[in-house]
Amino acid sequence: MGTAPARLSPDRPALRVRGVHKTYPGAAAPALDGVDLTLHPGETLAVLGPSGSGKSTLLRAIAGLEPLDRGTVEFGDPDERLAVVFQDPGLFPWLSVRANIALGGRYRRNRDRFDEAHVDELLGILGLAELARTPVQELSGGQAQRVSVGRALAVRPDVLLLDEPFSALDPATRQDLQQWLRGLVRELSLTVFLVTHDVEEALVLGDRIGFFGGPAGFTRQWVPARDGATAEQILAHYRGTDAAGGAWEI
Ligand SMILES: Nc1ncnc2c1ncn2[C@@H]1O[C@H](COP(=O)(O)OP(=O)(O)OP(=O)(O)O)[C@@H](O)[C@H]1O
Repeated sequence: MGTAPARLSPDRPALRVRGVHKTYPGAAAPALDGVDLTLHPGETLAVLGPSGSGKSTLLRAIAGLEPLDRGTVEFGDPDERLAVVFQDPGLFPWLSVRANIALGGRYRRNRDRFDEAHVDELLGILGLAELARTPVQELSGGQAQRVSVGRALAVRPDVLLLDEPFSALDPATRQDLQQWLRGLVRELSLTVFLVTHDVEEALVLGDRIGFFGGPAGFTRQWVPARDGATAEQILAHYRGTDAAGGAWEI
């Protein structure tokens, strides 16, 4: 379909993070202390890990929202576009669904990728066509989060960064949106970095699952399609009872 960018070379990583260090002003210890990561075009990396281990800091570092002390974040293509979705949809309540999605394309450097027909196409993909004129303050949490994803997609991103996008939703809505996102990511060939606290969500969405153990980075990786992975194995890693831990190149 027309919205799929799929412009990234499959031979080059979509994203490469090397030796990233970040200490917040006044903090006694670094939040990130030499983190490495490679993300390939079209894959979804689901990032799990304990609260406070630095997952959101890493996501913001990748998004360019966090100044780094050292290290590099490189993209596979100079034109590569990023879009970010946070837990809070952060919509303009008085604007309609359509206007909120259209904002994503209008006020960025990526005007060249934006057009009105694309917004209409997205409304269809997102299952929001019937709500296009509804002010977003009248939406449910799940509908609002779909609009937030739509606003991100309006810039035709190559890489989508998702920070606990569904954690504020009820379990049934969350499960529906996970399935919906899974289809969407495949349809649009998106490369995805997903931070989540939900092990099932990581298993549903992740081509790879990385466990972010703390400032030094990842301590374990699972590739469910290749090796299989269960919630129990992952929980064992949370509990520190998994023998396979250690510094893990991912
Ligand atoms: N803006 C900030 N200023 C100072 N310290 C911060 C800031 N944001 C995060 N931190 C600290 O950096 C560390 C990593 O936080 P971060 O939010 O990245 O972790 P996280 O793994 O995403 O946590 P959670 O799963 O609870 O969202 C924590 O010790 C946190 O207190």
